[in-house]
Amino acid sequence: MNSLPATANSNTPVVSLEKLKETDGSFKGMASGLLEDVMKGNPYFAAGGGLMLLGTGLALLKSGITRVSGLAYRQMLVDLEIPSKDKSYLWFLEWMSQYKHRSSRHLSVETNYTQHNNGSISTSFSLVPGPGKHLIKYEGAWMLINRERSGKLLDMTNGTPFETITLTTLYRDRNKFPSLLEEAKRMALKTREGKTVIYTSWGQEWRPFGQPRMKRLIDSVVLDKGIKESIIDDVQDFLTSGQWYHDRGIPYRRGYLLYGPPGSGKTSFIQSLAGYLDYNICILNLSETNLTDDRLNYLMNHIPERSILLLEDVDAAFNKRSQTDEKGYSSGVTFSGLLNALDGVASAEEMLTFMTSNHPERLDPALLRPGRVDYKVLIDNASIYQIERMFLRFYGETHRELCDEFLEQFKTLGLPTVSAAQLQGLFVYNKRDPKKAIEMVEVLKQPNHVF
Ligand SMILES: Nc1ncnc2c1ncn2[C@@H]1O[C@H](COP(=O)(O)OP(=O)(O)OP(=O)(O)O)[C@@H](O)[C@H]1O
Repeated sequence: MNSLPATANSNTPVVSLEKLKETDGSFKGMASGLLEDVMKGNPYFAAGGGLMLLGTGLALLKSGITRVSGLAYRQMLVDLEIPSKDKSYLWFLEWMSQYKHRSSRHLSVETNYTQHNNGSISTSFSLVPGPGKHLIKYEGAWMLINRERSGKLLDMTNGTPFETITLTTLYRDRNKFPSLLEEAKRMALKTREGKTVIYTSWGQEWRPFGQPRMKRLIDSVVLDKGIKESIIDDVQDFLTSGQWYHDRGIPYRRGYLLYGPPGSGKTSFIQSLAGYLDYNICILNLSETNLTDDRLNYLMNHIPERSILLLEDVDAAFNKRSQTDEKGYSSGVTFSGLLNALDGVASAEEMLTFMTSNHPERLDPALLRPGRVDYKVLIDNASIYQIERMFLRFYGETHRELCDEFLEQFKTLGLPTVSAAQLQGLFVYNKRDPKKAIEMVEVLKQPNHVF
């Protein structure tokens, strides 16, 4: 009997030539003959072959399970992705932090300052779901929440990592998603009810600056006779004339310029007007170093709904520029960039822009043309009418006699004009003692007096 070379060791399967000859000569025949021989003739090889078959079987089973579970996942489960750029993202996190039926092992803290109705501020900590997986039961449906942070991808506009929240639930419960998002939105808006949200630009988007603030009462700002009323009338007329603008093809926007000395109440009035109209305020600082024309244009075209755009000290942003022109100025917005942004707002909604300035004479006439500034008004130092109204607001209508005395003193001292902010300083310092305020009236001679 021929045997294979002796190089084969005891573990090497030995196959007889006779066996090979018995086959039909084809490769398939030879291979099956070989296999038969191996299985019968060599116990080690037989065991190895068995394991190999078992491994292959298991691998097939595993891929089968993966495919079936993938199919089942697609058929039975449904995902909802909320990217961090979407408005619902913060609403959802806020909602989750309050939601009781949840199981979270990864939490992140969010510290908030809340202003109460009496004006006091308290700190509260919300434990929002951190990155990772969380399980909740919402209206009888189980949902897996996965908050993922992309370690590598950064949102270039604000330097924060991109995040997504994925909600997974059974296909049959998919209709729970809209009601959950609606609930989250309602909850977020409720915390803002009766408050004014101040938005500032954050990269390329608007973000609430701190917690919503208590509305400033319109009566708390005392302007000269009739000024407040005429601005309010104009704004209200504008807000109810959408169709009129639309029919005539005129962009539905209106620009206001409040100018005058510092501390006369320009910003305070705009804040109180926002509260009165139940609007929010978007403050844009044109001197901000990394604000470019493109970003300005984008921001102005993406103002949150029901918001007033406030551009403060418009003269300062561009005057600084001409002084340092050759050396390169710090702000990235050009004057023509501002004009283009003001003209180019293509919002279907109304656009209310308020600008303030201490030096209107420095403003380029191009900015003041109708369409950019439609309503200009001087908010000056306090008139006698304002001094009287402020005194009575601070000390009450019952102190009319003391009010007359205060005005008398003010006139006989030949005081220069004073800002409402200075008057407020004097009255706050003597908040419970109007007589003391009369005694101290002389301090108003010094505009920068520190109480
Ligand atoms: N007309 C006013 N009525 C009531 N309070 C006022 C008035 N003007 C100023 N104040 C008070 O003075 C402070 C400063 O006012 P505000 O910032 O509104 O002035 P401003 O005209 O915008 O000043 P600036 O031009 O320097 O920005 C606020 O605390 C505000 O309450």
